[in-house]
Amino acid sequence: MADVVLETRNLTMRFGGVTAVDNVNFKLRRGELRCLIGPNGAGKTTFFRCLTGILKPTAGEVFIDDIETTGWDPQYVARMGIGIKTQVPSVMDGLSVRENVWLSAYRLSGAREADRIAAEVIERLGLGDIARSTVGRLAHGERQRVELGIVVAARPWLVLLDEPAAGMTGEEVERMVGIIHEINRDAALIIVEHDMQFIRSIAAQITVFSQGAVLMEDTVEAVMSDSRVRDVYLGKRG
Ligand SMILES: Nc1ncnc2c1ncn2[C@@H]1O[C@H](COP(=O)(O)OP(=O)(O)OP(=O)(O)O)[C@@H](O)[C@H]1O
Repeated sequence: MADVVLETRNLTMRFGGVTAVDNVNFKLRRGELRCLIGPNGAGKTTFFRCLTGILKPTAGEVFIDDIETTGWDPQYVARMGIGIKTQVPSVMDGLSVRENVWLSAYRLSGAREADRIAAEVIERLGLGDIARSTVGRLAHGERQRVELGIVVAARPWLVLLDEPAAGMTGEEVERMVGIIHEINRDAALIIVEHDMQFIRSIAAQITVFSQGAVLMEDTVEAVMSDSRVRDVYLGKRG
């Protein structure tokens, strides 16, 4: 596998007169954990959607593991071994937590392996207490954890998450941080996130978006103390 596992070259996405993503050159290395942050409308979700194939970029290219995937449908991107969690729930509410995780493992690995993988994922992600619960009856934070269980059960080497901590309580966010680090043992991650408590706790490398472009890339400490970043969040730019 290549050292750079995901790259964009001059990636651009326009909606009519709005340039949501503006000529972005981005690289993610093997095993990396990267958060994408930026104020509302900075282009994070549009960028994420171009990576996953949900949107076809207006210009530029996406490479995953050195293969050009620009414009591929999301199911073909996923089949490269990429776990994708969007803001749209993908859980089946009428099934139990275990059944949801099992089905994800089954699709890729077959029935015999699915039992073992589901048990392992439930253990790793701390879902044991709720394994038999019907997903539709769970609290929001628990459902988010189940969504990650579904992603992990497909054994991805690269995971793309759009706002995994959205709407969570402080305790749920802390739990999610542990899960992210657990996933990062086997996979590189890109996480679009707003929650600063979550971002600080993860202590990942950060890419800051502003007006569709990359404003800076650095550690969480450097980003949080940078005056340009403070300015875009306070609306002086971006
Ligand atoms: N489908 C669309 N059609 C038209 N304009 C869009 C569409 N999606 C996004 N935009 C515009 O593109 C720009 C970037 O939006 P985007 O949602 O990517 O930003 P964001 O950084 O993810 O913001 P937020 O943090 O609020 O989710 C905004 O001006 C937005 O209005």
